[in-house]
Amino acid sequence: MMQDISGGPADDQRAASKSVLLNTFVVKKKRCRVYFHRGTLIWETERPPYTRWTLPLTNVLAVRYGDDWIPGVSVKEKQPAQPTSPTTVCPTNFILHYAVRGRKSKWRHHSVTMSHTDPRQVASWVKTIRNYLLGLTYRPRKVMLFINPIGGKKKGVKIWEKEVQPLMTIAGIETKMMVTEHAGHIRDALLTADLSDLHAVVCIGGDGTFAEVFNGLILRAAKDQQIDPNDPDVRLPSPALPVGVIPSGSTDTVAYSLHGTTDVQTAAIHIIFGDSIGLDISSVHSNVTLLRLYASVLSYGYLGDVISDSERFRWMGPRRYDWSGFKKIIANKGYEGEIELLSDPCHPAESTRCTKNCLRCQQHKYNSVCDEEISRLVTVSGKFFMVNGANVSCACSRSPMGFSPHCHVGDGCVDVILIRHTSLINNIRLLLRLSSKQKTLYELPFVEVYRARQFTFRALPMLQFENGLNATRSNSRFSVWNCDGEVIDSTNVKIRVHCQLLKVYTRRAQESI
Ligand SMILES: Nc1ncnc2c1ncn2[C@@H]1O[C@H](COP(=O)(O)OP(=O)(O)OP(=O)(O)O)[C@@H](O)[C@H]1O
Repeated sequence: MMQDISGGPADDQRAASKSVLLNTFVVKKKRCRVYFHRGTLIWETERPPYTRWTLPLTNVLAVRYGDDWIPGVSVKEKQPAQPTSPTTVCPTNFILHYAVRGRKSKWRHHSVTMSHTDPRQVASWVKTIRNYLLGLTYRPRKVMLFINPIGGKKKGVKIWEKEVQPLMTIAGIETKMMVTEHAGHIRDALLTADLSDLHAVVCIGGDGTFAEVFNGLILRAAKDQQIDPNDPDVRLPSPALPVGVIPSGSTDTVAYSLHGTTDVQTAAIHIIFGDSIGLDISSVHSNVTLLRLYASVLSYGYLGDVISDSERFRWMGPRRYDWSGFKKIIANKGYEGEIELLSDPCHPAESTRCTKNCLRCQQHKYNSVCDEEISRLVTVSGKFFMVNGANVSCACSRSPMGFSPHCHVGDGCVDVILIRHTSLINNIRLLLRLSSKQKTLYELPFVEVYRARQFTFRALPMLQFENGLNATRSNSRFSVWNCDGEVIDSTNVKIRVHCQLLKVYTRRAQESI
């Protein structure tokens, strides 16, 4: 039984969403009744043992004709890629490519072949399913893809060839690919590239590569709209194109915080699905200069020292962080500074966790209350082991809870985590806590946590004692900022959160990571 209304592509898509199909196909050598109704495909065995599968079409990556053909029967079918040149095909099966969410938030590609003796039936089903998928207009069909060949374990190009390209081909996504040749390549390319016929920008790399993409896109949008990004109080424009991130870096915090895993196939499937969310982006200004935009974390003190030291050991791969981390924890003497922040009424420790369909993020998207009205000004000063502004939880495989597991990706706030300078033992306690799967930093007595809409940091000269008596101030002991894994030398900065400035592809993790 089938309802089929012919017309233009839009009519076809409308008809596909209303279609009801019912037929009997052979699936894995068993006769199955197959239904398609309201965007869901169901197939069940006709005879015992009865088994039933339900597949929402939003989980389908593509439908293709299989390689079983019979001669003499011809079915005229419009191929979507070449609508003007109909080809004659007589296939007797079709392959449905779909994705299933498994353990630990990982999605996997599967396929099922459905066979029927009548090619006209096969063609009708393929046409209806294809039209339904074409109706999911938020799915990207043409993307610009950047690969960082030196990030993480230098496997970016291999990841593209072995894991990402095959899935993109199955899904029929056209890609303009570019392998980066130097730092800053992506950002510079996006400032001038023709983006008019693209649906998305995708990168294969770590947090630094992702940061280049959104820094480039946001600066490009500002340039196009003649907005001065150096103005610290400016409302930055949202880029038109969503971004997909496929992890191949050393920490991959953003991918982990968005998808709940750094699994490459999962990230590619999220892009094909096309579901997106609004991600907060924070700007870092020094006086009237925009230094950088960040999505993960901005960190002064210990992590600043680690990132500036570890660049010299990039040849070690991700292990460079262990080496520099060890050296810098031993050497740490703390850094003096003053933080002034606009504190949100919601305290991170009492907040809900940010998962799929997060209420707090949805509410803040349409929030028109100005920051000053609901926030209060708080000033904290002292000597710190680290000062952090976390834009996302900053979870990664080494730190499953991250700096702030309750941080929200789209609530217009950063979680400010201040870690006081205490003892080496406490610093080690903190690092152990960061690698815990259950415990958070919130409970540690030398950690203070705030949720802020903006904050400033001013480094204070360190007190130095001469002859054990006279105290003088010295500028020699300043740290640097670690901004999404890149060094910022200016110590005095102003950070502002731009609520849901960037659209990123993800369905999010369904439950707390
Ligand atoms: N071809 C290239 N040569 C040198 N540097 C590059 C090249 N392409 C990109 N970069 C720079 O490499 C830096 C590191 O990249 P990325 O952050 O992706 O990897 P990572 O540091 O190993 O991972 P993570 O940030 O997740 O820890 C980025 O700052 C980027 O600007």
